[in-house]
Amino acid sequence: MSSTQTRTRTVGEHQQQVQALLAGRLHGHAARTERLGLEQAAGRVLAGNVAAPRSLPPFANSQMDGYAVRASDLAAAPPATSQPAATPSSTVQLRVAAPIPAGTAAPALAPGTAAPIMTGAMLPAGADAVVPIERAVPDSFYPATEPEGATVGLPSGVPAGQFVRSAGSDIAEGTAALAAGTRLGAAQLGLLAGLGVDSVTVRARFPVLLLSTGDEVVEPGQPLAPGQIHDANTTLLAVSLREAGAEVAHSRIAADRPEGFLEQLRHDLRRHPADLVLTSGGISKGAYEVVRQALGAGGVQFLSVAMQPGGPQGIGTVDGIPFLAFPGNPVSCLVSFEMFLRPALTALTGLPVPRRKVQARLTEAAASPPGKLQLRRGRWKDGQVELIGGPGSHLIHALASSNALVELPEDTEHAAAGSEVTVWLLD
Ligand SMILES: Nc1nc2c(c(=O)[nH]1)N[C@H]1C(S)=C(S)[C@@H](COP(=O)(O)OP(=O)(O)OC[C@H]3O[C@@H](n4cnc5c(N)ncnc54)[C@H](O)[C@@H]3O)O[C@H]1N2
Ligand code: MOO
Repeated sequence: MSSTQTRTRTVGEHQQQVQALLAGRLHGHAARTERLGLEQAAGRVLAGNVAAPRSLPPFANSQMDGYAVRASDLAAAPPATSQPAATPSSTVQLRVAAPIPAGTAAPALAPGTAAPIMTGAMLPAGADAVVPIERAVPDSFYPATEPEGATVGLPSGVPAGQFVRSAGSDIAEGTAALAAGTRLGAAQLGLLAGLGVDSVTVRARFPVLLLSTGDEVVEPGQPLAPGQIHDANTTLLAVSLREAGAEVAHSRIAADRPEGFLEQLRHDLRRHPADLVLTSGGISKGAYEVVRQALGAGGVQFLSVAMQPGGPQGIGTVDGIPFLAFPGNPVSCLVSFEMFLRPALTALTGLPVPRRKVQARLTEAAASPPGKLQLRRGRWKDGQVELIGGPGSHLIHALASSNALVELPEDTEHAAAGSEVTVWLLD
């Protein structure tokens, strides 16, 4: 077969091909792990189950600023130490014990006494309930130099356990805190920190060799000669890959010369072993399609997917390593990542999280090429989506001004204003 022939595939077929290509390589990936500090582990996937090394809360403590009491002292008639005179029958007078600030271990609470206790402070032995300061008389704490024998009026009928956070009521020591495969966000990492854990074993990032191609493509920060442009794709794809639990083992801009392309690629792979090679550009019908010309006769197939942007695609292996070629236009790269790599990687590694898809109404009419799934860029708000920029796949500013991809299906050539479309939320 000539490498210039182009087969057409549906989006679904290509999605399956990409997932199958990566499956063999990334199944073993879950076994590779690394130990990281908690903040470094943000966004990563937990490698193994984590059991709670201690209970949370670790000790019974107060949920309120107030008085720690024995509920039984507030159950019945006022004890002998109270001052019966003008207090209502529902109030019990208790002698005030030494206050308990958070972070200290208090002595046991003597019967007939109430200890000022602060939120989070350890309940003294013997105490089993807390009365908030607002319900006490007086309703503010005595100064630290309280008079000997001071008393406080507290409501009777306080149930045992009131405003007490019992030991282990959040999680008990030895029980499952987080399961293997959990994506570690703020809450999960906060839990580990709260459990006293300071590092965690996560799945290793899988290495990717990333090549942008084109004689016109120049690194950002470098001056441009006439006809040259800055490389948007390396950054765009590196960021997408990082979110997917990958790391760019090496990236480089490759010239439009098929001679030596494969040799240089092999050299890169020897120095920077990778689980995936991802290229952008050089795969359509031009006279200088470096990737297609260099690899089309080997293990890489170049084809057309019924999608716009992102129609031209390459898929295969180089020396057994999965290889994907995305088209050069930046919007095509992003759409290709979202359509093919994101779902494949999510299925295989748990990262990145799938895009949320919602139904929304178009604020304007839109045309779409027949037989192709078109993904337009849009701004979604309150169930409506406004298209941003035209269908051109070079419109990276319009992409950056959008928060959604808008699906116009294969069988849609004209979508009327107000018609319902599927929208992928990018935020
Ligand atoms: N006769 C035809 N021409 C084209 C077809 C076609 O079917 N027949 N397909 C078009 C479509 S669709 C796309 S998409 C592009 C894909 O082309 P390539 O993958 O070969 O990419 P290049 O030609 O190398 O570049 C396309 C475009 O993107 C710019 N580019 C490339 N790399 C970068 C980068 N790293 N950062 C920013 N911009 C980049 C490049 O300068 C071109 O403007 O082909 C159409 N043509
Ligand atoms: O299909 Mo090309 O990938 O943008 O316009």
